[in-house]
Amino acid sequence: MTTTTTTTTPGTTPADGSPVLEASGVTMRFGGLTAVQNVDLTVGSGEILGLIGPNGAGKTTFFNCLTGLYVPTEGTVSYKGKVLPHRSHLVTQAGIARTFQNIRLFANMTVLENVLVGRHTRTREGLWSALLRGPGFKKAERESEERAMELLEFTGLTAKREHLARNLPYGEQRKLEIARALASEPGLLLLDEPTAGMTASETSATRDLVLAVREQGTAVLVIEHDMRFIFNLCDRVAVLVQGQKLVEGSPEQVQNDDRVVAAYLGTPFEGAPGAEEAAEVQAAEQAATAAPGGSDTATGRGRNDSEEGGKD
Ligand SMILES: Nc1ncnc2c1ncn2[C@@H]1O[C@H](COP(=O)(O)OP(=O)(O)OP(=O)(O)O)[C@@H](O)[C@H]1O
Repeated sequence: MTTTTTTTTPGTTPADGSPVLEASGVTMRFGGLTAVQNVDLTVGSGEILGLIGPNGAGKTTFFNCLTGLYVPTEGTVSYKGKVLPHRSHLVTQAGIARTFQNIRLFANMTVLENVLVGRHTRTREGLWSALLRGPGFKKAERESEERAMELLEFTGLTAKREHLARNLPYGEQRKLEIARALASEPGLLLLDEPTAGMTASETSATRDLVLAVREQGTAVLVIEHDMRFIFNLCDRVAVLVQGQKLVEGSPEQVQNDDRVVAAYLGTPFEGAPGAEEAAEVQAAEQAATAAPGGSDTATGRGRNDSEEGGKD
């Protein structure tokens, strides 16, 4: 593993377990579709929380509500006790950084430049100072570069500092995304599928990197489909199914919960989101089958089939 530790701290939160992020009653509707429904979620300082769920469960939509990309239809999101505005740059400024499901680097900029871009929310120098390149600007520029170099060392990318981002191997591009997110000095890092498409050794290096990020004082909320990665990394895991939080607990509790297994296999279970509607449909189908001339759902034949059969 290439991760090395530095003397500086990305986050400023003491790891005392106090809430860093508090999402309360978050709901997101797109027209008639409720993608996220009444979700409460808390991430404590020093914590790594996993967010899992089948495809289309609402995980990324929920992330977008947390980071100000979407304005939730209902609910609030607070960071360290303050309700966040619905503007992504203000959310970053407040202390939440994220990576995306699809890598979003500046492909034609160098590795170092990409990290420097991530520093802009922490640089106070204004436009005139930058244009005139006054002493304040030069000092800020020097500090930013020092910090960026520390982050490259932290993520094992120092030797690649002058390489163009697009020329990095896939695993290193993912690392660079994390370095860039850390450049804004977040207290909470949101990772959306950080190991998607990675080899086993890249996944293992990512796990070490996330643990090192936590070690340095930044809490982490991570979406991932790789269950082994999630259960080996996280302190707690929350499961979203059809936009609702189904279960939350330790990796052991979640792994042993029959409802989670059923949700992944698509098996309906008592109390599952949508289970009531599914049960109503099933009852109606059974009633129709039992009625004289009713449809035969087992064979997939409906009323029209039997009527046609009657004509023969
Ligand atoms: N901008 C949008 N407009 C309309 N519907 C959307 C929008 N974004 C997401 N959805 C819908 O919301 C639901 C949840 O999608 P979302 O991408 O959040 O799920 P997910 O759990 O992240 O899925 P995956 O694991 O496949 O990435 C899906 O039915 C999706 O089609």
